[in-house]
Amino acid sequence: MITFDGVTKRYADGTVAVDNLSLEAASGTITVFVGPSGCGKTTSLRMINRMIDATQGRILLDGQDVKQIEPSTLRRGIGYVIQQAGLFPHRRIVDNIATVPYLLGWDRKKARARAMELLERVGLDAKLARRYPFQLSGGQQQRVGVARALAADPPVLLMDEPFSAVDPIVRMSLQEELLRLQSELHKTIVFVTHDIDEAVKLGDTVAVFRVGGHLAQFSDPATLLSEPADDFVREFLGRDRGIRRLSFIPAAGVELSPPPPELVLEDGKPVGWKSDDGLQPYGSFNPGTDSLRAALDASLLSANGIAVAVDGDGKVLGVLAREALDGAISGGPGAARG
Ligand SMILES: Nc1ncnc2c1ncn2[C@@H]1O[C@H](COP(=O)(O)OP(=O)(O)OP(=O)(O)O)[C@@H](O)[C@H]1O
Repeated sequence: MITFDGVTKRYADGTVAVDNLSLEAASGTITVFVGPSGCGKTTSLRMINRMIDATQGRILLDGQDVKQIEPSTLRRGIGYVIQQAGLFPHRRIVDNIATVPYLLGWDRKKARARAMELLERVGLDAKLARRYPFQLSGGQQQRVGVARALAADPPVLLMDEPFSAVDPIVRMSLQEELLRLQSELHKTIVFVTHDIDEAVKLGDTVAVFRVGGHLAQFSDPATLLSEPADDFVREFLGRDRGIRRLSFIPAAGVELSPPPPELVLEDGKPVGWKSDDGLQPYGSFNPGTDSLRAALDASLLSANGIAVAVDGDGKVLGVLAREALDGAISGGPGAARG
């Protein structure tokens, strides 16, 4: 657990970058710091590994004040990933990943074996190991940056806008990859971004900062979207937060009706809605795994507005009438369990 206890950072020129920050980043979870440019996210992150020292207050790592820990010892237990990966240009990928193990005095063979294992873990081909950073795409370099931060298996990972220099498609796959890695590794991750969509996608908990280094809200993404603390947070979240909130409510438990005869099936799988003009399109969702947002999307894609529920094999389970969907969304009759 990382605890900020009344932490303030005042730079030499008098700028207050972080103002009396108190929060707890729980172990084994992703805590996201999000907010507009200049609101103190990076300063807060760097105070954890003492690249910057706090002016006032304390930061505790599992109960121990980081100021009591020698910076090099502290950083050995903290992986650090930055924008554009920050790889060493003249070192091969395998040696970039093995940087910290080399520093820790591991023998070269063991360090390289660890690097190769991590290369695979972050979804990269082993043959990239011999290349230099300039021979990799931006997304690949970013994965190497994550592998390098994980090399000595630190319990804590600090990530400062790690995915902001890549295009939106690559960014999405890096986000998925991080969530997959985290489900295996359970690190304590603090992740800085200015992108609220990235924050609600990745964060178990989200800290929204406002300029001046003030914490505007600290909550889980669903609460953030449904109950923004004030106008600043509401505006920062953007317009479609009502729909985005539905992503966090499982569709499990919505009230399904039996499939009507107009739904044409083949081998138990839906193919379309019968009509005088031939088959009409349908939208489907899986109540076992999908959210209410997927159910709403399925309803909007169906010619008649009725979403079709299917199981993992694509076989029909029933249909979700508009009234039942409305009820689930508003939390009324037929509300999904969440
Ligand atoms: N070394 C410094 N000396 C003086 N002021 C600084 C210094 N570093 C940062 N600041 C100021 O502190 C404030 C917070 O900066 P910080 O980099 O922590 O913000 P940020 O939220 O990470 O911003 P961005 O999203 O643009 O990276 C800003 O006003 C910035 O100009």
